Amino acid sequence: MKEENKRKMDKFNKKKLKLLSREKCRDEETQNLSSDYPLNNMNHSETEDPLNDMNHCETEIGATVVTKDTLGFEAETRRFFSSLKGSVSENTLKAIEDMNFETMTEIQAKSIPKLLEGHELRGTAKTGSGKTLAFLIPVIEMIVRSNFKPSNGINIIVATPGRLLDHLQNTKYFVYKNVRCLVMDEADKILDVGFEEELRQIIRLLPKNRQTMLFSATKSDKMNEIAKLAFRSKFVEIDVDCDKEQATTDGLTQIYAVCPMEKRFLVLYTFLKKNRNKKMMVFFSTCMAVKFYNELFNFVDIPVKSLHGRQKQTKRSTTFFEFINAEKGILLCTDVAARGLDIPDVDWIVQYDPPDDPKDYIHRVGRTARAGNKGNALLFLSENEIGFTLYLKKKKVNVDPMEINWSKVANIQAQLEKLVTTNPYLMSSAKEAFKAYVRSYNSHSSRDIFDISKLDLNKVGKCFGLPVPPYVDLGTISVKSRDNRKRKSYGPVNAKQLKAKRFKKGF
Ligand SMILES: Nc1ncnc2c1ncn2[C@@H]1O[C@H](COP(=O)(O)OP(=O)(O)OP(=O)(O)O)[C@@H](O)[C@H]1O
Repeated sequence: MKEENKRKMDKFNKKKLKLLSREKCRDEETQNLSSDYPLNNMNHSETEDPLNDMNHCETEIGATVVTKDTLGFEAETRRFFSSLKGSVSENTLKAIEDMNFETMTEIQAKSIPKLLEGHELRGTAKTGSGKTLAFLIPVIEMIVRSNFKPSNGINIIVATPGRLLDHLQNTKYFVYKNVRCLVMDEADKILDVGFEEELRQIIRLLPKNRQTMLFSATKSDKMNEIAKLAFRSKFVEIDVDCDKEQATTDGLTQIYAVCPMEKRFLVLYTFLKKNRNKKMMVFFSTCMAVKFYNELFNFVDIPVKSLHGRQKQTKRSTTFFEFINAEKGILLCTDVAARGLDIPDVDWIVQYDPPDDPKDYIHRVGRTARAGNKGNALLFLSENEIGFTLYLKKKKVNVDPMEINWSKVANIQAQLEKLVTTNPYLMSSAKEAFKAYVRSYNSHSSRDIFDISKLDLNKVGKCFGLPVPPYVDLGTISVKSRDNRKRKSYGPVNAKQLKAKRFKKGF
């Protein structure tokens, strides 16, 4: 047991050292992929030390801009948690010490002192940069300072906007007149998925003399509106990444592979087989695809786990904690796992289905290379979809092309089709997954790139082992899905025009 603890501690200290020195070298293994690897020619780029620059960007909405001077301390001297001595309780410092954290990350160093002083604050920092502690330490301190006792009732509530509003409006004895602090984490996502009205009502209902904190890794325009509503007249704006060249973390190596639609599964199969000793997350666009590929891979003896929104919460939690504790393994998932999950030591993020937009891409790849560690991300694109890399570039995400070594790709299409067509259970699952994929494609945000009229359904069917793809009625479904999801149009064709066009075409 002692040995195990020592090993864990050594591993942790090594990580911490990396975090402190921000070493820039890339993992040899990922740079020089072995010759029998199905993907090769990986490039990488170096970026500057994110901790050197203590200046901040101009804010668009009248916030106080924090600079090195207004923070009132030198970066190097105030970055140690021990510098919080006197302003946070001994117990909190002890808990931080117990976690073996010595140095604050940049967002922590810039946010915690301001929040402890009672300022309202909007903080933006990359995925895995320690935003949780940036707001949690001040929140805990607020509770400590108010001499809160367990007998006083509940002190922290973690909730989605819908559930919180429901309680605020309908739950008897849900006393909220003493609420002192409102934290909105993943604020942009809350707005993206259509919780704007709920958020407005929550903000209106809660006492005005509260402290508000808004945190996220990516921003959206709507956040400015919510900020105006949520904050008192002045708030502190901290955006530690606004002047960085890359929106993703330094330790991340990102590649994309252009792959014909009908060959995507074969490449994925080969990739997972070669990397079965790594810890990987593979993202799909639909729950049904995760379900099908989970059944398929486990059937062909490539053990995988699955996580998606149609599972019961208990199943999701069990899988999540199993994957957290695993040293290696493959997790197939939807975007339910794209944000906020802190899973240690993930080596690869594979995006088999491209994300809905660059922001989702950033959050997905943010599940690796966290807290100063390194990681890799692979994005699958078909030839029609290469334009997505330009959208990524616009959002400061640079992905390098990767050539597929076709001689290494397992040619198992015939076996796949035989397996699916002779197994009724897999067949039914494949059909559902196929239909869900096509519907999801039809409702993609970046529809000028992910254009369903260019999708060859026979080729899509191949990825699901279906020699003959089933019929998919997109007419009514596309309307429904458009109502349910936020739609954006990046290109020259706007959503309304496209909708009209699709209806004429009978989709
Ligand atoms: N000061 C620190 N030193 C070392 N590790 C830290 C420090 N602060 C946080 N961490 C660790 O870094 C990891 C990422 O932190 P956290 O989950 O808060 O990131 P985040 O910015 O909220 O990411 P995301 O935007 O993806 O949700 C966690 O494992 C956390 O324990």
